[in-house]
Amino acid sequence: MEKTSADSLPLTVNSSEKQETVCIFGTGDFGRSLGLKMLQCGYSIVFGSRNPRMSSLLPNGAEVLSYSEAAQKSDIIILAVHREHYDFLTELTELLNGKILVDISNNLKINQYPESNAEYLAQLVPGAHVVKAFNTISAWALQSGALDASRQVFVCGNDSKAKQRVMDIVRTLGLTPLDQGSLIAAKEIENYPLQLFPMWKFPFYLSAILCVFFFFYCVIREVIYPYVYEKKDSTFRMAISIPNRVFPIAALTLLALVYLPGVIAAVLQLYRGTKYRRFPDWLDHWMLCRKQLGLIALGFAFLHVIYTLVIPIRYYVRWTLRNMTITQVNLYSFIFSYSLNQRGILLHHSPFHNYRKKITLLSIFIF
Ligand SMILES: NC(=O)C1=CN([C@@H]2O[C@H](COP(=O)(O)OP(=O)(O)OC[C@H]3O[C@@H](n4cnc5c(N)ncnc54)[C@H](OP(=O)(O)O)[C@@H]3O)[C@@H](O)[C@H]2O)C=CC1
Ligand SMILES: [Fe+3]
Repeated sequence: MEKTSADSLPLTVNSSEKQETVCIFGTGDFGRSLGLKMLQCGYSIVFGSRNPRMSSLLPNGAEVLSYSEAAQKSDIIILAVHREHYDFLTELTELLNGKILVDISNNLKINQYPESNAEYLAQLVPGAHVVKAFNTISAWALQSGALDASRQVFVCGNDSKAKQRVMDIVRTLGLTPLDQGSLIAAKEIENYPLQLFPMWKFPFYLSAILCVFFFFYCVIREVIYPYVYEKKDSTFRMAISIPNRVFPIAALTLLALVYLPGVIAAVLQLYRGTKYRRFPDWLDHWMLCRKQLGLIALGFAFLHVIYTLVIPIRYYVRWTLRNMTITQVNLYSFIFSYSLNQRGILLHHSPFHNYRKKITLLSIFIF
C-alpha cells in the first residue's frame, strides 16, 4: 500500500535500485521526523506502533504496523522510544534475533542510569546487534533541514558490520558519521546532548590561557618594568590599554589556529599519499572545533573594536590632550607677548594679557 508523493521522492538513491526497508519503532516526534527524512532520501519506511490505526501525521509513503509485524519487515530497526518504555521489547526477543537495533535515546540527567541506554537495550535483547546513533540530532533539525550546527552523528556498537550499515544510512541522510568505537562509548555519547557546548571546551580553555599569558606579558612590559626602572606608576593601563592590546593578539592567534589544522592535514595527506586514512585524534579534534575557535576570535575582535572606541573618551587621554593644548597655547602666547614686548608694548597693561587667558580656556573647552 505504498503511496508516492513529492515528499518521498528519493534524493540520493537511484530510483531504479530496490529501496532498502528500514523499520522505525515509535511514531513520536523523532520517529516521524526521521521517517520523513529517510523517505526523502530513498528508503522505504515501516513504522511500528502500539496503535497503528490511531497514528496520525505520519509522512506519506510510510507503512504503519504493530511492533511485531513491523519488526518482520526489516533487519534494521530504529528505536524512537524512550528508555523507560523498552520493556515491550522483551516480548519480541525472538523476532529481534540477529537484527540491528539502533538506539537513539537520550536521558534527562548526566549518568542518570548505571549503564547506558544502549547497553541496557543490549541486555534486554541479547540476540540483537545494538548500535548507538542519532541521539545528538534533534527532531527539529531533521525537519527544518537546519543541520549545519549538528551534522555530526556519533556512532558506536560492538558489531562492525551493523555499525557500518548504520553509518551508511547516516551518510545517505547527508550527515557525518563519527565512529566512536564499541558500545562502551554509548555512555559518553548519551551525555553529549546534556553537556553545555561540548565542542567549546577546548577553544574556551585555549583562549583563556592565551589571554592570561599575553595579559601578564604586557603587565610585565608596561607596568612592572617602568615601575622598577623609572618608579612610574602605570597600573591604570591594566584597565583598558593592556586588554585592548591582548584582544587583537588573542583574536589573530585564534584565527591562525583556525587555518593551521587544515594545512597540517593537507601536509599529512601528501606525506601519506592518501586521503582515506584517519587523522590522529588530536588533529581530528582540532579540526572539529575550528568553527568555535573562529567565533571566539570574532568575539575578541569585537571587544577590540569597543575598547578602541572607548579609549578617546577616557579621562587619562583627555587629560593628556588638554595638557598638550595648554602647553601649546601658553607657548604661542608667550612668543606673541614676547614679540609685542620687544616692540615696546607694556605687556601687563595691554589687553593681550586677558585675551591670552581666554584663548587658553576656549582651547580647554574645545578639547
Ligand atoms: N525529540 C527529539 O528531538 C529527540 C529525541 N531523541 C530520543 O528519541 C526517542 C523518542 O523521542 P520522541 O519522539 O521525542 O518522544 P515521543 O514521546 O514523542 O514519542 C515516543 C514514542 O514512543 C512510543 N512508545 C512505545 N511504548 C510507549 C509507552 N509505553 N508509552 C509511551 N510511548 C511509548 C510511542 O509511539 P506509538 O504511540 O506509535 O507506540 C511514542 O510516540 C527518545 O528516546 C528520545 O530521547 C533523541 C534525539 C532527539
Ligand atoms: Fe587594531
